[in-house]
Amino acid sequence: MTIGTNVVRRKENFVEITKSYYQLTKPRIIPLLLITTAAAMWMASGGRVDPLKLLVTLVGGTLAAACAQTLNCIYDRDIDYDMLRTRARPIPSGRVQPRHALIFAIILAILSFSLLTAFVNLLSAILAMSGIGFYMLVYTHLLKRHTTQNIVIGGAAGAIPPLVGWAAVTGDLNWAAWVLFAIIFLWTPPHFWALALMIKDDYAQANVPMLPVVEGEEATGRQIWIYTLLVVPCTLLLVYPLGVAGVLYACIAVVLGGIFIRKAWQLKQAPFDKDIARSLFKYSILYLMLLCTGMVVDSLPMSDRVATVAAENLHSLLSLISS
Ligand code: HEM
Ligand SMILES: CC(C)=CCC/C(C)=C/CC/C(C)=C/COP(=O)(O)OP(=O)(O)O
Repeated sequence: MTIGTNVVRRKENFVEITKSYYQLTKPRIIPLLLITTAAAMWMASGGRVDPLKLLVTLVGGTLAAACAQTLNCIYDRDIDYDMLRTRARPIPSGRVQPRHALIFAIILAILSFSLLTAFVNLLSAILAMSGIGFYMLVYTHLLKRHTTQNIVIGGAAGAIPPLVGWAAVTGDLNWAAWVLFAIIFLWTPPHFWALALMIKDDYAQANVPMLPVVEGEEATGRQIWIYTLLVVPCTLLLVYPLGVAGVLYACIAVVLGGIFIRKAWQLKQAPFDKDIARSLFKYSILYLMLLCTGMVVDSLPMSDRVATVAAENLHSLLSLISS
C-alpha cells in the first residue's frame, strides 16, 4: 500500500467519523429549535436584537441541543436498534461507541454552558442545561418507555429554547416568555402524534407506549384535535392581553392557526389515513416556522405599515393560502 493510499484512507475515515458524530446530534431538528430561540430574542428586544448576542445564543443553544440529542442516542440505543427508522443511527449501527458519545456530549455541554455564561448570561446558561436535564431525565428516562403522556410532559424540554432566548435578552422571564413556552408545549402533541400515527408499528415493535400504539388511532386523532384547539388561541395571547405582538402577527397567527385546525379536523375524521397524518406532521413544522417568522417580522419597525397592507388584502391572502 502506498503512502498516498494511506492518506486518502485516513481522510475518508476522518470524514466518516465526523459524519457519525454529526448524526448523533439529530441535526435536522435543531434549526427549528433555534428559530424559536431567535423569535423569542427578537420579541424580547422589540425588534432590536444585538446580532452578536443572537449569534452566541444560537451557537450555545445548538451545542446544548446537540448534547441532549447525543445523550438520548446513548440512552435509547436499544430501542433505536429495534426500530427501522433509527437502526442506522451511529450507536446502534456500531459506528460510535457509547462511551465516546458520552465524552462528546460532556464536551458539548461544557462548551454550551461556558459560552452562554461568559458571553450571554447565567440564566440562559442554566435554562439550556435544564433543557438537557429535563429531556434526559424526565422525557427519555422517566416517561418515554412508561406512559402515553411521555411527549406531553416531556415536551416541556422542547419548549425551553424560547425561554433561553428571552432570558438571553432580558436576563429574566416574564409572562410573554412563558406564553412562548406554552405555545411550543401545546404544539408538540399534534406535531409528534401525527408522526406517531405514521410510524405506529415501529414504536409497537420497540415496546414504546406512544399514544397510537396503546389507545389507537381514533383516540390519538381526538387528542391531536384538542391540543390544536388549545395552541391556536394560545398564540394570540401575545397580542391580547400581553400586547407584545401586533396586528400583523395576529393576522399571521389566525391564518396559520386556521389551516392547522382544518388539518387536525381532517385527521380527527380520518385517523387511519396516513397521508393526512403526514400532511399534518409536515404542516406542524411549517406552522411553527412561519409563526416564529411572523413574530420577527411583527417586531420590526416597519411592521405597522405592512399590517395595514395585509389587513387590506386579507381576503385574497386567505384564498391564496387555502387554494
Ligand atoms: C417531546 C417532544 C418531541 C418529540 C417526541 C419529537 C419527535 C420527533 C421525531 C421522532 C421526529 C422524526 C425524526 C427523524 O426521524 O429523524 C421529529 C421530527 C422533527 N421534529 Fe420533533 N419532536 C418533539 C419536539 C420537537 C420540537 C420542540 C421541535 C422544534 C421546535 C421539533 C422539530 C422537529 C423537526 C423540524 C422535525 C423534522 C426533521 C426532518 O426534517 O426530518 N420537534 N420529531
Ligand atoms: C434547551 C434545550 C437543550 C432543550 C432540549 C430540546 C430538545 C433536545 C428537544 C428535542 C425534542 C425531540 C426531537 C424529541 C424526540 O426525541 P425522541 O427520543 O422521541 O426521538 P427519536 O424517536 O427520533 O429518538
